[in-house]
Amino acid sequence: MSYEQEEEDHYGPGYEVGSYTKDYNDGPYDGENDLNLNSNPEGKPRILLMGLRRSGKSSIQKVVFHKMSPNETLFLESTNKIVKDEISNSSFVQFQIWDFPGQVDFFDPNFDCEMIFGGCGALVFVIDAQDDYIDALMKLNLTVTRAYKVNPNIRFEVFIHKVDGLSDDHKIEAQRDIHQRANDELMEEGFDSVNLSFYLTSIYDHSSYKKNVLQSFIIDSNEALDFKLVREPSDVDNDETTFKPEMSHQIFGENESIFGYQNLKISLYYTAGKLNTYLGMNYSKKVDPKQFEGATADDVMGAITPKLPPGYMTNLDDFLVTLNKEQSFKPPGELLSTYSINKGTNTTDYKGSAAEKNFELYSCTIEEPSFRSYHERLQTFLLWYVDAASFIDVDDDRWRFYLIFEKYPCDGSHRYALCGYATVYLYFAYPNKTRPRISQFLVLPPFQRVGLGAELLNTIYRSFLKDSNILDITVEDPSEEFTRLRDFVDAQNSKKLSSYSKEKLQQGFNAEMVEDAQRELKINKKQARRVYEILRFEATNLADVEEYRAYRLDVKRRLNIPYQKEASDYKKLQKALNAEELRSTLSTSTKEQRIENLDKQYQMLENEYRHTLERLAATK
Ligand SMILES: Nc1nc2c(ncn2[C@@H]2O[C@H](COP(=O)(O)OP(=O)(O)OP(=O)(O)O)[C@@H](O)[C@H]2O)c(=O)[nH]1
Repeated sequence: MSYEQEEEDHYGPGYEVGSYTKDYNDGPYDGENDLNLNSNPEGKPRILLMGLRRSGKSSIQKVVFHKMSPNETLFLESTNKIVKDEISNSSFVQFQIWDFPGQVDFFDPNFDCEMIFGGCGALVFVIDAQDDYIDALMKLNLTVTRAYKVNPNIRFEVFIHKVDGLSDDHKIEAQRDIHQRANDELMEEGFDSVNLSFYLTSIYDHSSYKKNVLQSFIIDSNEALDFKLVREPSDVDNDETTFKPEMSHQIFGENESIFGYQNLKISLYYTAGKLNTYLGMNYSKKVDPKQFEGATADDVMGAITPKLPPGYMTNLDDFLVTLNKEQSFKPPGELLSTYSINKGTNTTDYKGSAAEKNFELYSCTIEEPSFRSYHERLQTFLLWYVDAASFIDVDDDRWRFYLIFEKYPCDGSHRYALCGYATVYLYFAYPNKTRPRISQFLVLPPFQRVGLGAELLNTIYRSFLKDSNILDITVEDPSEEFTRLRDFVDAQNSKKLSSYSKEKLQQGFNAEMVEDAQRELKINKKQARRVYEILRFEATNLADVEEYRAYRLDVKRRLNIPYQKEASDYKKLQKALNAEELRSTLSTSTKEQRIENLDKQYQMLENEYRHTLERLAATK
């Protein structure tokens, strides 16, 4: 903490520029003299803290007398009534501080000037030096005028506060200016003998202040964002309907942080069915470039709006009006399947973990009337939930879209709320077949963990099963989460195939499995092998040392294939290069390293398989 001070009075007669040391207790209010001189006959000496809102009154008091760290004052609430604080550091130093709310009104009949100024020793008036201080000076003038009339003995101390953010030149200028103007105005009022003492003060020392305050303006962008799928106006004020993004680096950069605001909230709301969109933001404080060498706050709206299709709203009332159109919303395309949870239970709580919920799964192409613009709104979710997501070229007619909606009761009828969606691209498979590839797959957070992902994937599968033109189904860059889901669904389905019976699994992976999985379930060869490993693990008696070892070897043999390739490449290179060239071309691993790596890979896989089998067991 530092109190900066001016040593001399260069600002004309009648004013004393007091010195003010770091330790408040050595300052003007300490020492018997002051206390005796200003003592209040009704009790302890009283010091009043006055000034405009947010000038720093409570912070000064908390830091000086209550050991609050300066950074914590950033979160002080505005004072809205007089707060009286008893200070008793020793039997000598005892007084009261009355912290006044910034908006105190002397003309309010409840403001008892006689009582307040009457028994008061000193009045500290705080002026925020980083602010435009015209209003503060007017208030100072009014305060001094009122107080002096009641109590001509009162001492007036003016704290030109928050000087940490000012350059040295700026500080001197502020002090001179405030001094001069306060003097002139009081002279005009006819007060020529009031002594005002001026101090340059701050609760921060300059360098740590800057660092800490800059820090306080950096916000986690995932935390700042609030999503909602709004069904009714009350959802806006209901925290339970809020969900968060999983990532925001595609909008706010690798660090997923936003600079320049305190208590920033970004609201990205969609109506639950039609996905009409609202974008809003609010914050308690924005960084002032004058204080931070020109550093400006990030342009939050400018980062998000280019990603939103035209038509989004920035006025919440306008957005809520569009809820009226939700009743006419019908999901696009063809209804492929329905799905229910908690059937027969009729509790109706919002989150409704116990309530019956009904879902419908649809499929369509971009030709579906009005789906093009719907998809533009829909795909904005990808930015926050799918890594490296890119918006697709919907003009390519080989895209298929799958959507899940909750069909929920409303006003005696029902409405639809979006829960998730997937896109699938119909690739060619040589010579004349089609190989659909699942590209984007998303179940929104409020609808996760109720089986909708598995339902969506199964619906996609079923939509292709009967088509003999479809070779098998692949997945583009599957995330870990999607891999888990796919393993579960594929293993669950493959269990029903005779080629995956327990006996056959124990005999090893074979062509029949590949053919069956492809023909019956459109599972491709690589995935068929993975499913085999999962199901064989389930069928393996882990207590039987030999059986377990045979399983591990079988998996490790597959894992070793790339190493074998490396070894044969090495042999070829050995023939073509001399020893030196060979060393600089290849860093072949030793046998021990290879075994260690294989073991690690195996352990990771086994863990994944265990998770899949746990889920399978739980859904039996
Ligand atoms: N830069 C800077 N900021 C400060 C300093 N002292 C206080 N502040 C900040 O100023 C803001 C307002 O502080 P408060 O102490 O709540 O102000 P107040 O005058 O009590 O405000 P009201 O209760 O509304 O009358 C807070 O965010 C503080 O962190 C300072 O010396 N330097």
